[in-house]
Amino acid sequence: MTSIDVHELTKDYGTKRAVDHLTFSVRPGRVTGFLGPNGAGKSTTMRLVLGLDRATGGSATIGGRPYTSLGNPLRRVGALLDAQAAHGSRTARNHLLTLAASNGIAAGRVEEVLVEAGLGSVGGRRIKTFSLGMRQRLGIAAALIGDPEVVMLDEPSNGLDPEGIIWIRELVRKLAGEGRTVLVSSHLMNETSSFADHLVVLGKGRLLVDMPMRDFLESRSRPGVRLRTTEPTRLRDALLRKGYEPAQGDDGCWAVAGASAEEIGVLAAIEGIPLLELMAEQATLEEAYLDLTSTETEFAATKFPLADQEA
Ligand SMILES: Nc1ncnc2c1ncn2[C@@H]1O[C@H](COP(=O)(O)OP(=O)(O)OP(=O)(O)O)[C@@H](O)[C@H]1O
Repeated sequence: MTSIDVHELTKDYGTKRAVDHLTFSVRPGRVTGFLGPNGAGKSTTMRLVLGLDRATGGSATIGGRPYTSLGNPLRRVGALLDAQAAHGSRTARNHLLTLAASNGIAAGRVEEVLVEAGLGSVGGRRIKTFSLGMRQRLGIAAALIGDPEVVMLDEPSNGLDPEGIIWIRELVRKLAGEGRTVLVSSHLMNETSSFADHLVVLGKGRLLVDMPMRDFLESRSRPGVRLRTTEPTRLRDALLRKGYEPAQGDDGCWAVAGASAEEIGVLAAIEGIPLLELMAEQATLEEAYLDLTSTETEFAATKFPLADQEA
């Protein structure tokens, strides 16, 4: 199957280095989430992979070959980069028919992808009448028209309603399940954690993370558990005797830092204390990501001093 391979990829815009000696691979059969703060270089990397921009150094290949040397590229690689790019005075159907005709794709495929993208009933409407979310769906239909092995989507959830966001999640999971190579950039952490198996994270053009999602979350989580019990006083005393420092939250749950669920479960059983809930704490993708990128953000809001501190 087909991988995307980026090797020592570098791109300068004048004196600005947008992508800096980047090396990673996107493998088939899984969804790779592509994350990074604004300006980190995600879109530039995708453009370089698609041959839309010339690299200053290094290489980007698809199945071992540069995109520009692929025959029938739309049948190999489907990409959504800028959903606004479609011509507004065309109908959605005509837009897709033109793409199909110029890439040797059967016209019948147009209706299939219109339906798959949820645009079956609006194929005859002009694109300029489409909402942002409908344009996103059309961009995704265009990406899928050639039934490609490799799918690259830049911020596909942009402008989509909750139903559309669920659709994207199920779509990218399905594409990966079929063995395709799927790279999806997003700023929505909950979203990314719901569909990505693997993460590539950039900061200021450099590679920060290239690892399975689960490993990334574990590497950024501090061990601890949350629990509820019918006998908080007895459990608290038992935990204090073992050297833990349980803390009660507003919701009636107790947090025990530094403990595993196994340790606390066994301790409660030995003491004969009923547990109503026991959960290992794990960082969310958002927490883990913000922790990682706190020093890698080019554009962050500065905190203004409070009025009384200024005086
Ligand atoms: N055509 C261009 N000319 C000059 N600078 C550019 C150009 N395209 C991108 N850049 C710069 O390169 C850097 C990387 O931009 P890029 O759009 O790839 O980041 P990104 O990670 O996709 O950001 P975002 O999440 O905001 O979309 C930024 O500093 C950007 O200003």
